[in-house]
Amino acid sequence: MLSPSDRQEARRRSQAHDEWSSTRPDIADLLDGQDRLADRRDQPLGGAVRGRRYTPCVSNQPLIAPSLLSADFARLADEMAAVGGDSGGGADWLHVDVMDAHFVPNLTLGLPVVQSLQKSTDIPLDCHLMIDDPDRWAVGYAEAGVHNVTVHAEAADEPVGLAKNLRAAGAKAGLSIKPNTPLEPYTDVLKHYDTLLVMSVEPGFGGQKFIGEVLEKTRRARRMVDTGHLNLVVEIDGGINTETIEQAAEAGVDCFVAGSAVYGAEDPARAVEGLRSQAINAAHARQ
Ligand SMILES: O=C(CO)[C@H](O)[C@H](O)COP(=O)(O)O
Repeated sequence: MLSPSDRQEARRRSQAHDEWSSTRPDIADLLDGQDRLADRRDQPLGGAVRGRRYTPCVSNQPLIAPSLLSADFARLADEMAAVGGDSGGGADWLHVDVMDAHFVPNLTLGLPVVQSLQKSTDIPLDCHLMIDDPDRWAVGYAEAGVHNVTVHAEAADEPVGLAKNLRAAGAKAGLSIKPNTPLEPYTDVLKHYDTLLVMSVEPGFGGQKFIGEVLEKTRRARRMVDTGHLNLVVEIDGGINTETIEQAAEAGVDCFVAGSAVYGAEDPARAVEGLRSQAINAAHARQ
C-alpha cells in the first residue's frame, strides 16, 4: 500500500509524464546536437549509458536475457539476484515482460514495478512492452532507466518517432515482431532501432513451444546487419532452451531471452552459463 506522500509523488510523476507526452518533443529539441546522439550510439549495446549502470561491451558474445515472466513474482529481487554476477551467474540483460491484457491476453506488471526492479539490480533491464498504445507509454520506461525498451511493430502508430523519443530519454530502442509479422515492411523503420526482437512464440505466455519458422526472419535480419544495412542486436524470445538455442545462434541471433529454461532450472545461474556456452559454440560454427 502506497503512503499518501508516495501517492502524491506518483501523481506528480504521472502528470509530468503526461505533459511531456502531450508535447512529444522531437529529438532535436532534446539533444543539443547530433554529436551527443552520435556519442550515445557509440556506447556498447551490452551496457547501460549516460551515467547509468554500465557493464562491459559484450557485442561479440551472445547475450543471455533471463525472462522474469517465469520467476516467482513474490520474490523478484531474489530471482534477479539468482542470475546476477554475485551468484556466479551472468545474465547480460534481464528481460521484463509488460503485458496489458489488451495487446496480449495476459496481464503482468507495469511501470511502478519496473521502477522498483530498476532500483534493485545492476543488470540492465530489457523491457518488452506487449501493450497497446506504446507511443504513449514506452518513454516512461526509458525515463525510469530501463536499458532497452522494446515496443511491438503491430502496436506502434509512429515507430520512427517513438524510437527517437526512446533514445532521447537515454534508452536503446527495440522493435518486436510477432511470429506471423513479416520483416520486410519494417526494414526502413529498423534503421532507427537498436534491437530487433523476433518472437518465436505468440506473445502472452511463457513455456510455449518454439516456432522454428521464424528463424528465416532472423537469418535475413542477420544478413542486413552483416552487410551494414542495419545496425542492431538480433534478439529472439519464446521457447529458447537447450534444445533450441543452437539453431537460433546458427541463424544469427545475438541475444537470447529464456524464461522457463532459466527459472525452471534447479540452478538458474548455471542454466544461464550453459545456454551461453551452447550459443557461443553454435555461433562459432556459423562463422
Ligand atoms: O515474451 C514472452 C512471452 O510472451 C516471454 O519472454 C517468453 O515466452 C519467455 O518464456 P519461455 O522462455 O518460457 O518461452
